[in-house]
Amino acid sequence: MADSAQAQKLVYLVTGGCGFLGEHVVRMLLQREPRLGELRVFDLHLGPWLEELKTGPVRVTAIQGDVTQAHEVAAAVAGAHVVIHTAGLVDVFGRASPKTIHEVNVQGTRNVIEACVQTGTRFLVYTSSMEVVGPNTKGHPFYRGNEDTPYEAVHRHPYPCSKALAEWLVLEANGRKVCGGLPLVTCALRPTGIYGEGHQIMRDFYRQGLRLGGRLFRAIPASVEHGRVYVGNVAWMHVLAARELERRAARMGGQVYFCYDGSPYKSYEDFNMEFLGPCGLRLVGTRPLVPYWLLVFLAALNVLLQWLLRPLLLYAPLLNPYTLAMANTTFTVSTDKAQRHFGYEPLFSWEDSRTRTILWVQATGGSAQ
Ligand SMILES: NC(=O)C1=CN([C@@H]2O[C@H](COP(=O)(O)OP(=O)(O)OC[C@H]3O[C@@H](n4cnc5c(N)ncnc54)[C@H](O)[C@@H]3O)[C@@H](O)[C@H]2O)C=CC1
Ligand SMILES: C[C@H](CCCC(C)(C)O)[C@H]1CC[C@H]2[C@@H]3[C@H](O)CC4=CC(=O)CC[C@]4(C)[C@H]3CC[C@]12C
Repeated sequence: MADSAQAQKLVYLVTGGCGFLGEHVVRMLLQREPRLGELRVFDLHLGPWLEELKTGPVRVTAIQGDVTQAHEVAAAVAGAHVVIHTAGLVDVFGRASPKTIHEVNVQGTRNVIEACVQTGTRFLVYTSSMEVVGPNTKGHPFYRGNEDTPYEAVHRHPYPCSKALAEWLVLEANGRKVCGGLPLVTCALRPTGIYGEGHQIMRDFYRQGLRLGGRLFRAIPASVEHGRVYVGNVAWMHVLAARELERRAARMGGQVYFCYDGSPYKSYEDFNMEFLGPCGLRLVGTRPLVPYWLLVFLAALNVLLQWLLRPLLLYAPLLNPYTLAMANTTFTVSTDKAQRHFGYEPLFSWEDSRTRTILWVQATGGSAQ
């Protein structure tokens, strides 16, 4: 990526490129990265939609692979200029074991870093998560915080623990000499709860509402605020960060950035109703309909049931002590660090993000897609 090569075409690798966020990153790169020459999409499960991308002007290479397998990662990374590492096991419901979460999120990230070092790839953008900060186990609110806001980040759950460790590995790797002697430049992006086209949990809530006769029942006080971010803007921030990492290496290298946009701060349930309301659902109750102690009891009961039923079936409901604590703790971000460091501005307004999400819920919410 030297000056002389203004017109040089670049090879990008997106790990987890067939996931919810990954697909948006892949499509965004194809639309908005003029220097893209080849796009490698690496995922455990390749999506059939990749086929339609192969007919365009950019070479799209689909690679079925596992980030926990170092040799598969090294083969995919070899010759890439930039890696966007979004692959991860997102599980806060107890579907996967803590060991598997650690292997994918931590060892997988270690493999990506080592592959960059071995093969001479210099630019790495990592999809971290707000969860590396909080909410913490004590339920302390994080109110309009930024990357420098002091907060007691204490985790016990395997998912945030794994994301925090992986993020640390990525940031620590900044400056390491890669094959050829030049330094690796890394940064980590921390999305808050992502929403938009492809968001499975949103669809689950929609289907649950349909089953309940068009109603959802408020469980969390409206005063508990969450900061959410539209998937298109998260993808755009990845593309921009990847593009600017070389030019602004001294500023961006080793840095973390929250992913933010103009989405309003609301409770998790009220925010979902921004989309589910126009799709015909109603949130019943201005206050939680069940007392908090009962939710705590049900969450604990779900843990017990999950454990008892494990030999027979996978019981992994949305409600458990961790998700309850998440939903019930204010976590909002207010920052302009990405704007200052690499000129990020959201690509999609709140109105656009909302409309796109509503159209998606309407189109696919009731179907098996
Ligand atoms: N969904 C959210 O609200 C947030 C997600 N994130 C992070 O964003 C990233 C993407 O998350 P989502 O798109 O929501 O999840 P997702 O589950 O839709 O996508 C993850 C992708 O990684 C792939 N993957 C999983 N294990 C793999 C392995 N061993 N080898 C290769 N590929 C593997 C999956 O097949 C999937 O396509 C993750 O790193 C997650 O931690 C961060 C903040 C919020
Ligand atoms: C599923 C939770 C809401 C259920 C509430 C109940 C049980 C009362 O109906 C979700 C509340 C907050 C969500 C998490 C949050 O948005 C941050 C996240 C960041 C990530 O990196 C991954 C996803 C998630 C953990 C997200 C998961 C669902 C919630 C726990």
